[in-house]
Amino acid sequence: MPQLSGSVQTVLGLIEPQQLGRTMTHEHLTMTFECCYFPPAPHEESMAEAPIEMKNLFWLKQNPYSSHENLLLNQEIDAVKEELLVYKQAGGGAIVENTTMGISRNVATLKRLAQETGVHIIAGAGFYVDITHSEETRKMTVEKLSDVIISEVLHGADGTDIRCGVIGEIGTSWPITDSEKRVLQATAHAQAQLGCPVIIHPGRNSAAPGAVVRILQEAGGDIGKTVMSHLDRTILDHGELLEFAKMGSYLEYDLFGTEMLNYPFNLKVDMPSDNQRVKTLTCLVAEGYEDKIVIAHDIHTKNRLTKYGGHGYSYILNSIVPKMLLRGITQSQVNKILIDNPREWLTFK
Ligand SMILES: CCC(=O)NCCS(=O)(=O)O
Repeated sequence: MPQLSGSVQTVLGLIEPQQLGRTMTHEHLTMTFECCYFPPAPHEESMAEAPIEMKNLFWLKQNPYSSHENLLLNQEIDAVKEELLVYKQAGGGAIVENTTMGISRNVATLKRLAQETGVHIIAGAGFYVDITHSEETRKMTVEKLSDVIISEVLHGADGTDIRCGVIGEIGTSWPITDSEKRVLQATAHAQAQLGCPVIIHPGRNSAAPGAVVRILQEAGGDIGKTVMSHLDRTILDHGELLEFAKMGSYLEYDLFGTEMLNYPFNLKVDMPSDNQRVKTLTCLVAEGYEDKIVIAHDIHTKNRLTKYGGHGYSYILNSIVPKMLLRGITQSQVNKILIDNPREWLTFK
């Protein structure tokens, strides 16, 4: 059994926390997203099967989930490898790869990418949202679910000996389903036993993050070692955000690079621009939350890769960091967000 306490667990084994460097806390390098296919508007039906071409890149940016081809990031391993090399060149050190069961996690590919690029990759254990749960998963007790998660951390995932270094992204919908609630309880039990980091994908409702935290808390989870993802599209009201922040989780803005007119999964949401995201970070820093912020791009579709005219994995390092500095976030606060906070979160207790 590896001695996890005080270390970070990557797909290549345990490392010292200070080896991580700048870390994107929420990315995908290989996965499929067919579970969330969203049919195009009737007059654009043909786009669902259209190949990705120069002339439809803007349409894809607006409708990323309405093209079947766009949802197959797992077909782009060579392009992703090239991008990881660029990320390292730009000063990136590590990436948390949050793909969980249900969206084609492939830890063997993650191991190969880590070996070939030198980027530290931390893989995710556990289960994505309810619609991807198998019948077998739905029938599992909390204890059995917890055993599965613990085994992925201690022994390996996807039938390999490659170990996960974080639980999640654990998927939840809104309202949270019974199966998702059991997975959350199992996550908390596993975290209590392992002292490991957890990351949550909340449902698309401003009440969702708080509801998840309450379930984790009641089941013995460590909220101070838990990241709440996708706050960009989930809590848009400043007062509500500050109320949620008091609950003590890490606050993750992980959709940098996603700017769209209509957010198809919740038309009530106006997806913020990157400038608005930076503004929110500035407010959170001013409110004293610089030790709790983490950021990423959450690349999960092909059009986000530079190969397809997207921003790629280095956009935050190359463009968002200068903007943060321009808006008054200091270099030391940037270092907390990109280096210190991910390191604290990822280190096993
Ligand atoms: C698997 C990637 C993922 O879940 N990304 C979040 C997409 S969204 O819920 O913010 O639309």
